[in-house]
Amino acid sequence: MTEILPCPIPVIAIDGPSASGKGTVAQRVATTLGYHYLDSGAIYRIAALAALKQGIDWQDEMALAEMATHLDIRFAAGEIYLNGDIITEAVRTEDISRGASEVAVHPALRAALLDLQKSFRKAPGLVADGRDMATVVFPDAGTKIFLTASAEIRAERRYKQLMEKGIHANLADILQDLQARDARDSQRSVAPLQKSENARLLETSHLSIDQAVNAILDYSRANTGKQVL
Ligand SMILES: Nc1ncnc2c1ncn2[C@@H]1O[C@H](COP(=O)(O)OP(=O)(O)O)[C@@H](O)[C@H]1O
Ligand SMILES: Nc1ccn([C@H]2C[C@H](O)[C@@H](COP(=O)(O)OP(=O)(O)O)O2)c(=O)n1
Repeated sequence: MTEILPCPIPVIAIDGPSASGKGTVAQRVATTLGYHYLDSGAIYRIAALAALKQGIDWQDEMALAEMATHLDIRFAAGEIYLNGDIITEAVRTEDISRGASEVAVHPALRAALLDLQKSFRKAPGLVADGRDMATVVFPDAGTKIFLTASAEIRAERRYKQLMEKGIHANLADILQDLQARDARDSQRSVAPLQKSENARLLETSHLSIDQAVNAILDYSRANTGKQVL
């Protein structure tokens, strides 16, 4: 008799470097499809902030991994809560961006955060963005996208984003920080930022947000029901 296996909950995995548009595009794709959304970068940002609050060094791998096993995190109505406090803005500072990238190099911390990330996979589906969504967290995702743009364009996008929020910024500093983070995220030994072999490359330097969203929706529709292993 042929065994009928349950159909896995679909996942659209979107990886890419900083300010490539992952969060913006992933949230729009999720809203269009009525899927859940995982901002995995926020989890590394929360870990960096929680460590700072608890006086744990960003280099102390074992203390970070221990801390991660009892993080009280909640995402609700667009806000992020840590131990009941709203930290949505606090995790977006440049300091915490660097901290997230620094704590993210530690294999024990990454392992401790794995189940939490996987728990976001709920019906009817999930759109997840980060650095290792397609390679490590959801390797069976049916749609895998590697979203990118040139470093100069990404720095300009981040600059505009900060200016819109009324945050003063310097374009040259942003470009430098972004390149340092790209290098650290790509060169670490575990789950480095890299295009999964079977991911679709989407270069957005000359695409609008709508064009990027539509390209992903089209590609995902063409992939429905398939698992890219
Ligand atoms: N294709 C695009 N064209 C122009 N601006 C974009 C595009 N994609 C994203 N943006 C803008 O770039 C900024 C950074 O995007 P964000 O989603 O925060 O990137 P990431 O999550 O990769 O860091 C946002 O202000 C967003 O509106
Ligand atoms: N899946 C992930 C997501 C983020 N990280 C790390 C590496 C990144 O520099 C930081 C912050 O990620 P985040 O996606 O929030 O950063 P950007 O919005 O792209 O600038 O966390 C990771 O190692 N793995």
